[in-house]
Amino acid sequence: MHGLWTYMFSKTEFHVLILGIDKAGKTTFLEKLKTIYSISEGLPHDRIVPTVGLNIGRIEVANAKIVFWDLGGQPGLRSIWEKYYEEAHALIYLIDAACPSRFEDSKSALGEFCTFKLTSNSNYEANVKFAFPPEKALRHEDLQGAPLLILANKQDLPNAVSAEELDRYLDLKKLDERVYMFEAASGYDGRGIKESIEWLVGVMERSKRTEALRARSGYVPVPTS
Ligand SMILES: Nc1nc2c(ncn2[C@@H]2O[C@H](COP(=O)(O)OP(=O)(O)OP(=O)(O)O)[C@@H](O)[C@H]2O)c(=O)[nH]1
Ligand SMILES: [Mg+2]
Repeated sequence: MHGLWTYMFSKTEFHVLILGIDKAGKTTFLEKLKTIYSISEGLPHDRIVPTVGLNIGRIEVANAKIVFWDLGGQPGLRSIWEKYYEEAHALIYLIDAACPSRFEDSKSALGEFCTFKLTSNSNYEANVKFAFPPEKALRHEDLQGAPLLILANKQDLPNAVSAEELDRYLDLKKLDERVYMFEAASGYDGRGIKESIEWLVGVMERSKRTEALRARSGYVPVPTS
């Protein structure tokens, strides 16, 4: 009886990794999420500093609890990202849409999702990087099947490019096995955030990766009949 009660009324917990290069706006976005979805206000923009460790944010939406992990995007900190891949149900990748001079860096950091773990031999790693363009790189085993939400962030700035333009630039069309979406957003005025979270919850609930993570954690659904 207790098992049935827990199954019917407990909310599923999802872990969502927020990545992107430094200054993409990840922490500002996380604080805005808190303001929108929880009773406590997130930090104001002027109190947010570059991230060195890990920021955690928790929200509840409909039948889901989401724990967000926001990591630092400075080049020297990106090697930490991989430690969080295995446990993540989905990824949000933020790009500063108003800063085209850093699109290339954003694109290659997205591609590097794959390359860290393939080998510890640096020569071989260089070959692998060459052989796997970013769209293949995202298929790295630790992130297999993880839904990907790419945000064209900072849309409140007049020179920000649209989500469609960013989509064309990154050219991830070949990622047909992975569920992904581009969305225009702003961590300042909050546009695109509700649509993004709604989409994420839907895809995470249906994803095979969620099933696999549940099975690994020993979660056994209680039969209802
Ligand atoms: N106009 C505008 N500025 C933003 C937005 N989001 C963040 N910023 C600004 O961009 C700068 C970087 O924001 P952060 O949230 O610290 O960026 P981050 O991606 O967490 O950076 P790291 O922690 O270094 O990886 C700050 O000056 C923010 O105020 C946004 O949506 N619009
Ligand atoms: Mg940060």
